Amino acid sequence: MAFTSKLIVRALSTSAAHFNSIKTVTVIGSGLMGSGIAQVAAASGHKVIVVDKTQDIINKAESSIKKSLERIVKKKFPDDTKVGKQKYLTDVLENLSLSTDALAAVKSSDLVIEAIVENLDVKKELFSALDKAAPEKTLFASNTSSIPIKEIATATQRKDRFGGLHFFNPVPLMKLLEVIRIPETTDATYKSLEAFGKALGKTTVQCKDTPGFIVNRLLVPYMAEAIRLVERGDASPRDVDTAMKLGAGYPMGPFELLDYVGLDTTKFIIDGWSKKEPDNPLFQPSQMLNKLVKENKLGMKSGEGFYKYDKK
Ligand SMILES: C[C@H](O)CC(=O)SCCNC(=O)CCNC(=O)[C@H](O)C(C)(C)COP(=O)(O)OP(=O)(O)OC[C@H]1O[C@@H](n2cnc3c(N)ncnc32)[C@H](O)[C@@H]1OP(=O)(O)O
Ligand SMILES: NC(=O)c1ccc[n+]([C@@H]2O[C@H](COP(=O)([O-])OP(=O)(O)OC[C@H]3O[C@@H](n4cnc5c(N)ncnc54)[C@H](O)[C@@H]3O)[C@@H](O)[C@H]2O)c1
Repeated sequence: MAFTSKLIVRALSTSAAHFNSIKTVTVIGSGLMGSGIAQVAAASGHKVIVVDKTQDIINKAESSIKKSLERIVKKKFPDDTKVGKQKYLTDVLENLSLSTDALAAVKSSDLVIEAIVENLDVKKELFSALDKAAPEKTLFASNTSSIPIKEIATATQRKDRFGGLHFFNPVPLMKLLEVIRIPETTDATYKSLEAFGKALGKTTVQCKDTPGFIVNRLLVPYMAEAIRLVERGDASPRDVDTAMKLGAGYPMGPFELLDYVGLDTTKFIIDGWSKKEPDNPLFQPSQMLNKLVKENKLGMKSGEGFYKYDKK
């Protein structure tokens, strides 16, 4: 009897210790979000592999991570000599490696975070392959903005080790992380994902697997309503932005934010929701948004959206 309970206690504490010790992370997708997530995970001492489809894309991600780190060291070491800054940069970059081979990258990972295109079929195809390649212990998380986590998790045999980690753009600066659980997510998995978020320096909030979680459920209809206001000819994007910044104290106006988030990502979100709830007035597709995306005007990342940007 005593022997059995000792075994149980040992098993429980081993699993708790395991679930609280994420040290190696694979981030799949190295765009706006993936590169930011990889950066903050590496900066907080995790060994990170960031994966994308081609070497070219990965190289661009590396250079955007370096640029972001340069901005951070300026603030972190305002009076420091070059030595302190250099050490910080070297330490973070030593924790980061780049790959185009997702299946190899997940082999030694405690946690896989997916940050690829906002498309259910593409995400499921990826997770199905990763599920076969990753060790049993590996936790999976999606950074999806709008797709139900439970639908993505059906591609795997590890729903108990699956959750949502929804970061915000720009990841190095935004302090929030939404941690999402599905009914199958175990407490140990949830706690581990939450502990990982805190280790990254984020404030975590918990939300059920509902459309848009907390922030996007409020933010996306607000941005869509701003587009409708301009579509009706009631005001220009510039004036709406000025109004919301100076009249409501938002750091960016809705059109600046749309361009910052990416118009393709916003369109994927609205389309997905309007397909599920076609009668919901908050989720109506927008002609203006669809036209811009069709013209490949995706916002800051493509050089033009509602506004034009210098391509550096
Ligand atoms: C849709 C998705 O699912 C969910 C989402 O992500 S929704 C989007 C959520 N994000 C937002 O709402 C962002 C709203 N905007 C903001 O909070 C602010 O405009 C901002 C933090 C992005 C930028 O701040 P702002 O003061 O406007 O501009 P800026 O002067 O360029 O930057 C402030 C500082 O941050 C630094 N910074 C900006 N972006 C950075 C980055 N990516 N990496 C590192 N540092 C950065 C700048 O260097 C600057 O540093 P300094 O104070 O030493 O000069
Ligand atoms: N943009 C935002 O503000 C924001 C905020 C929070 C969450 N998200 C979510 O994060 C995810 C990524 O968004 P993003 O803005 O970083 O998009 P992005 O277009 O900037 O980057 C996506 C990256 O994924 C890569 N990719 C696509 N399919 C892949 C695959 N099968 N394997 C490996 N790489 C692949 C692409 O090459 C691209 O580099 C989406 O689910 C989005 O909804 C976006």
